[in-house]
Amino acid sequence: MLTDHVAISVKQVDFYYGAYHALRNINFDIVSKKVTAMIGPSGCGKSTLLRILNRMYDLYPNQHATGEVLFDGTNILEKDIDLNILRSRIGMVFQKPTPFTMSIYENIAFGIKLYERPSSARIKEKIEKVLRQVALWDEVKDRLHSSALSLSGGQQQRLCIARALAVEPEVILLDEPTSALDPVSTAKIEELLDILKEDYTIILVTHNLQQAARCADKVAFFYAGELVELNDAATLFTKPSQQKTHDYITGRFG
Ligand SMILES: Nc1ncnc2c1ncn2[C@@H]1O[C@H](COP(=O)(O)OP(=O)(O)OP(=O)(O)O)[C@@H](O)[C@H]1O
Repeated sequence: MLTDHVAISVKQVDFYYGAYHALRNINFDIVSKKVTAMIGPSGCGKSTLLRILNRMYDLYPNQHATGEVLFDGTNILEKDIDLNILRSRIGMVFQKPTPFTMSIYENIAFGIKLYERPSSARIKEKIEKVLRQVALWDEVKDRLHSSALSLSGGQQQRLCIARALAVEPEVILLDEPTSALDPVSTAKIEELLDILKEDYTIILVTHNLQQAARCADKVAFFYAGELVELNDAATLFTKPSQQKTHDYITGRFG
Protein backbone atom coordinates (compact mmCIF):
# COMPACT_ATOMS: atom_id res chain seq x y z
CA MET A 1 0.00 0.00 0.00
CA LEU A 2 1.26 3.49 -0.84
CA THR A 3 1.86 5.65 2.21
CA ASP A 4 0.69 9.26 2.20
CA HIS A 5 3.40 11.85 1.88
CA VAL A 6 3.16 14.55 4.55
CA ALA A 7 3.38 18.12 3.18
CA ILE A 8 3.01 20.00 6.46
CA SER A 9 3.27 18.73 10.02
CA VAL A 10 1.60 20.81 12.73
CA LYS A 11 3.04 20.03 16.18
CA GLN A 12 1.80 21.32 19.52
CA VAL A 13 0.63 24.61 18.08
CA ASP A 14 -1.04 27.21 20.28
CA PHE A 15 -2.18 30.59 19.05
CA TYR A 16 -2.93 33.84 20.89
CA TYR A 17 -4.73 37.04 19.90
CA GLY A 18 -3.19 39.17 22.65
CA ALA A 19 -4.16 37.32 25.83
CA TYR A 20 -6.92 35.33 24.11
CA HIS A 21 -5.90 31.70 23.63
CA ALA A 22 -7.58 30.86 20.29
CA LEU A 23 -5.95 27.48 19.43
CA ARG A 24 -4.82 24.83 21.89
CA ASN A 25 -2.24 22.12 21.33
CA ILE A 26 -3.01 21.44 17.67
CA ASN A 27 -1.27 18.39 16.20
CA PHE A 28 -1.82 17.03 12.73
CA ASP A 29 -0.25 16.12 9.43
CA ILE A 30 -1.46 17.57 6.16
CA VAL A 31 -1.13 15.07 3.36
CA SER A 32 0.51 16.10 0.11
CA LYS A 33 -1.61 16.42 -3.05
CA LYS A 34 -4.91 15.90 -1.31
CA VAL A 35 -7.68 18.24 -0.27
CA THR A 36 -7.88 18.67 3.51
CA ALA A 37 -11.01 20.49 4.68
CA MET A 38 -11.18 22.25 8.04
CA ILE A 39 -14.69 22.39 9.44
CA GLY A 40 -16.32 23.43 12.71
CA PRO A 41 -18.68 26.02 14.17
CA SER A 42 -18.05 29.73 13.83
CA GLY A 43 -15.17 30.90 16.03
CA CYS A 44 -13.61 27.43 16.50
CA GLY A 45 -10.30 28.56 15.00
CA LYS A 46 -10.31 27.26 11.41
CA SER A 47 -9.26 30.53 9.78
CA THR A 48 -6.72 31.14 12.53
CA LEU A 49 -5.01 27.85 11.74
CA LEU A 50 -5.04 28.62 8.02
CA ARG A 51 -3.44 32.00 8.69
CA ILE A 52 -0.72 30.31 10.74
CA LEU A 53 0.29 28.17 7.77
CA ASN A 54 1.60 31.15 5.78
CA ARG A 55 2.31 33.42 8.76
CA MET A 56 -0.45 35.86 7.81
CA TYR A 57 -0.73 36.77 11.50
CA ASP A 58 2.74 38.30 11.34
CA LEU A 59 1.13 41.48 10.07
CA TYR A 60 -0.38 42.00 13.54
CA PRO A 61 2.04 42.61 16.43
CA ASN A 62 -0.15 41.27 19.27
CA GLN A 63 -0.77 37.88 17.61
CA HIS A 64 1.58 34.96 18.11
CA ALA A 65 1.91 31.22 17.66
CA THR A 66 3.95 28.68 19.61
CA GLY A 67 4.87 25.12 18.68
CA GLU A 68 6.14 23.92 15.30
CA VAL A 69 4.83 23.84 11.77
CA LEU A 70 7.24 21.74 9.74
CA PHE A 71 7.28 22.33 5.99
CA ASP A 72 10.04 20.69 4.02
CA GLY A 73 11.99 20.06 7.23
CA THR A 74 11.85 23.69 8.38
CA ASN A 75 9.81 25.13 11.23
CA ILE A 76 8.01 27.99 9.47
CA LEU A 77 7.16 29.59 12.82
CA GLU A 78 10.84 30.52 13.29
CA LYS A 79 11.40 34.28 13.30
CA ASP A 80 14.05 34.37 10.59
CA ILE A 81 11.99 32.61 7.89
CA ASP A 82 11.79 34.57 4.62
CA LEU A 83 8.06 35.32 4.49
CA ASN A 84 8.05 36.22 0.78
CA ILE A 85 9.47 32.84 -0.11
CA LEU A 86 7.14 31.10 2.33
CA ARG A 87 4.08 32.82 0.83
CA SER A 88 5.19 31.96 -2.70
CA ARG A 89 5.37 28.30 -1.67
CA ILE A 90 2.19 28.36 0.41
CA GLY A 91 -0.29 30.60 -1.42
CA MET A 92 -3.63 31.87 -0.13
CA VAL A 93 -7.03 32.62 -1.61
CA PHE A 94 -9.53 34.56 0.48
CA GLN A 95 -13.25 34.35 1.06
CA LYS A 96 -14.15 37.38 -1.04
CA PRO A 97 -12.53 37.57 -4.45
CA THR A 98 -9.75 40.15 -4.10
CA PRO A 99 -8.43 41.00 -7.57
CA PHE A 100 -6.21 44.08 -7.75
CA THR A 101 -7.68 47.13 -9.51
CA MET A 102 -5.74 46.36 -12.68
CA SER A 103 -6.26 44.34 -15.84
CA ILE A 104 -6.75 40.59 -15.83
CA TYR A 105 -3.29 40.28 -17.40
CA GLU A 106 -1.60 42.54 -14.85
CA ASN A 107 -3.25 40.76 -11.92
CA ILE A 108 -1.30 37.63 -12.80
CA ALA A 109 1.85 39.30 -14.15
CA PHE A 110 2.19 41.33 -10.94
CA GLY A 111 2.68 38.24 -8.80
CA ILE A 112 5.09 36.61 -11.24
CA LYS A 113 7.26 39.75 -11.33
CA LEU A 114 7.53 39.78 -7.55
CA TYR A 115 9.52 36.57 -7.64
CA GLU A 116 11.36 36.55 -10.97
CA ARG A 117 12.34 38.78 -13.88
CA PRO A 118 10.66 36.98 -16.72
CA SER A 119 10.62 37.98 -20.40
CA SER A 120 7.27 39.20 -21.70
CA ALA A 121 6.98 36.00 -23.75
CA ARG A 122 7.40 33.98 -20.55
CA ILE A 123 4.79 36.08 -18.77
CA LYS A 124 2.29 35.59 -21.59
CA GLU A 125 2.95 31.86 -21.63
CA LYS A 126 2.45 31.62 -17.88
CA ILE A 127 -0.71 33.71 -17.90
CA GLU A 128 -2.25 31.44 -20.52
CA LYS A 129 -1.17 28.35 -18.59
CA VAL A 130 -2.69 29.40 -15.26
CA LEU A 131 -5.87 30.77 -16.83
CA ARG A 132 -6.30 27.41 -18.56
CA GLN A 133 -5.67 25.63 -15.24
CA VAL A 134 -8.58 27.49 -13.66
CA ALA A 135 -10.75 27.05 -16.78
CA LEU A 136 -10.96 30.81 -17.35
CA TRP A 137 -8.87 31.15 -20.52
CA ASP A 138 -11.70 30.75 -23.01
CA GLU A 139 -13.84 33.24 -21.13
CA VAL A 140 -11.20 35.98 -20.95
CA LYS A 141 -8.64 35.41 -23.72
CA ASP A 142 -10.08 38.25 -25.83
CA ARG A 143 -10.15 40.75 -22.98
CA LEU A 144 -6.97 40.19 -21.02
CA HIS A 145 -6.40 43.94 -20.80
CA SER A 146 -9.85 44.74 -19.41
CA SER A 147 -10.19 45.47 -15.72
CA ALA A 148 -10.35 42.40 -13.49
CA LEU A 149 -13.26 44.12 -11.77
CA SER A 150 -15.33 43.68 -14.96
CA LEU A 151 -15.42 39.92 -14.28
CA SER A 152 -18.24 38.19 -12.41
CA GLY A 153 -17.61 37.22 -8.76
CA GLY A 154 -17.01 33.59 -9.74
CA GLN A 155 -14.61 34.59 -12.51
CA GLN A 156 -12.80 36.94 -10.13
CA GLN A 157 -12.32 34.09 -7.68
CA ARG A 158 -10.92 31.85 -10.41
CA LEU A 159 -8.60 34.72 -11.38
CA CYS A 160 -7.42 34.93 -7.76
CA ILE A 161 -6.69 31.19 -7.80
CA ALA A 162 -4.82 31.67 -11.11
CA ARG A 163 -2.85 34.50 -9.51
CA ALA A 164 -1.90 32.20 -6.62
CA LEU A 165 -0.87 29.43 -9.06
CA ALA A 166 1.29 31.76 -11.16
CA VAL A 167 4.04 31.84 -8.54
CA GLU A 168 4.13 28.03 -8.56
CA PRO A 169 3.22 27.25 -4.95
CA GLU A 170 3.24 23.76 -3.50
CA VAL A 171 0.35 24.38 -1.13
CA ILE A 172 -2.81 26.44 -1.64
CA LEU A 173 -4.81 27.70 1.34
CA LEU A 174 -8.43 28.56 0.60
CA ASP A 175 -10.50 30.39 3.20
CA GLU A 176 -14.17 29.77 2.40
CA PRO A 177 -13.49 30.46 -1.27
CA THR A 178 -17.07 29.94 -2.43
CA SER A 179 -19.07 31.56 0.34
CA ALA A 180 -19.57 34.74 -1.71
CA LEU A 181 -20.43 32.84 -4.92
CA ASP A 182 -23.56 31.54 -6.65
CA PRO A 183 -24.10 27.75 -7.03
CA VAL A 184 -22.79 27.58 -10.62
CA SER A 185 -19.56 29.40 -9.75
CA THR A 186 -19.26 27.28 -6.60
CA ALA A 187 -19.53 24.09 -8.67
CA LYS A 188 -16.79 25.36 -11.00
CA ILE A 189 -14.42 26.04 -8.11
CA GLU A 190 -15.17 22.61 -6.61
CA GLU A 191 -14.41 20.93 -9.96
CA LEU A 192 -11.24 22.95 -10.12
CA LEU A 193 -10.10 21.70 -6.69
CA ASP A 194 -10.45 18.16 -7.92
CA ILE A 195 -8.09 18.88 -10.81
CA LEU A 196 -5.64 21.02 -8.83
CA LYS A 197 -5.05 18.39 -6.19
CA GLU A 198 -3.17 16.33 -8.76
CA ASP A 199 -0.39 18.90 -8.51
CA TYR A 200 -0.95 20.84 -5.29
CA THR A 201 -1.67 20.26 -1.62
CA ILE A 202 -4.95 22.01 -0.87
CA ILE A 203 -6.29 23.14 2.50
CA LEU A 204 -9.84 24.38 2.46
CA VAL A 205 -11.73 26.12 5.26
CA THR A 206 -15.44 25.70 4.70
CA HIS A 207 -18.69 26.19 6.58
CA ASN A 208 -20.40 23.98 4.10
CA LEU A 209 -20.39 20.34 5.18
CA GLN A 210 -21.68 19.16 1.80
CA GLN A 211 -18.77 20.94 0.17
CA ALA A 212 -16.31 19.23 2.54
CA ALA A 213 -17.94 15.87 1.76
CA ARG A 214 -17.80 16.53 -2.01
CA CYS A 215 -14.29 17.94 -2.25
CA ALA A 216 -12.13 16.73 0.60
CA ASP A 217 -10.03 13.60 1.03
CA LYS A 218 -9.32 14.41 4.67
CA VAL A 219 -11.43 16.43 7.08
CA ALA A 220 -10.34 18.09 10.32
CA PHE A 221 -13.12 19.00 12.75
CA PHE A 222 -12.34 21.83 15.18
CA TYR A 223 -14.30 22.84 18.23
CA ALA A 224 -13.54 25.69 20.62
CA GLY A 225 -9.91 26.03 19.59
CA GLU A 226 -9.15 22.31 19.63
CA LEU A 227 -8.79 19.71 16.92
CA VAL A 228 -11.40 17.10 17.79
CA GLU A 229 -10.94 14.68 14.91
CA LEU A 230 -8.96 14.31 11.71
CA ASN A 231 -10.13 11.53 9.48
CA ASP A 232 -10.73 10.41 5.91
CA ALA A 233 -13.72 12.37 4.64
CA ALA A 234 -15.87 9.30 4.05
CA THR A 235 -15.18 7.99 7.56
CA LEU A 236 -15.65 11.32 9.30
CA PHE A 237 -19.05 11.84 7.71
CA THR A 238 -20.33 8.29 8.15
CA LYS A 239 -18.53 6.82 11.16
CA PRO A 240 -16.85 9.63 13.10
CA SER A 241 -14.67 8.48 15.96
CA GLN A 242 -15.76 11.28 18.33
CA GLN A 243 -19.20 11.98 19.77
CA LYS A 244 -18.69 15.72 19.28
CA THR A 245 -18.02 15.23 15.56
CA HIS A 246 -21.16 13.13 15.33
CA ASP A 247 -23.20 15.83 17.07
CA TYR A 248 -21.83 18.51 14.75
CA ILE A 249 -22.34 16.69 11.46
CA THR A 250 -25.85 15.70 12.45
CA GLY A 251 -26.69 19.33 13.14
CA ARG A 252 -27.02 19.18 16.93
CA PHE A 253 -25.01 22.38 17.30
CA GLY A 254 -23.12 24.98 15.29
N1 LIG B 1 -8.20 39.70 15.35
C1 LIG B 1 -8.70 39.02 16.37
N2 LIG B 1 -8.59 39.49 17.64
C2 LIG B 1 -9.09 38.79 18.69
N3 LIG B 1 -9.72 37.62 18.60
C3 LIG B 1 -9.88 37.12 17.37
C4 LIG B 1 -9.39 37.78 16.19
N4 LIG B 1 -9.69 37.02 15.10
C5 LIG B 1 -10.34 35.95 15.59
N5 LIG B 1 -10.45 35.99 16.93
C6 LIG B 1 -11.10 34.99 17.82
O1 LIG B 1 -10.40 33.76 17.69
C7 LIG B 1 -11.32 32.68 17.64
C8 LIG B 1 -11.13 31.88 16.37
O2 LIG B 1 -11.47 32.71 15.25
P1 LIG B 1 -11.42 32.18 13.75
O3 LIG B 1 -11.69 33.35 12.85
O4 LIG B 1 -10.19 31.41 13.53
O5 LIG B 1 -12.66 31.17 13.75
P2 LIG B 1 -13.34 30.42 12.54
O6 LIG B 1 -13.53 29.02 12.98
O7 LIG B 1 -12.57 30.63 11.29
O8 LIG B 1 -14.74 31.17 12.50
P3 LIG B 1 -15.68 31.53 11.25
O9 LIG B 1 -16.18 30.22 10.76
O10 LIG B 1 -16.76 32.36 11.89
O11 LIG B 1 -14.86 32.27 10.25
C9 LIG B 1 -12.71 33.30 17.76
O12 LIG B 1 -13.12 33.20 19.11
C10 LIG B 1 -12.51 34.73 17.36
O13 LIG B 1 -13.42 35.58 18.01
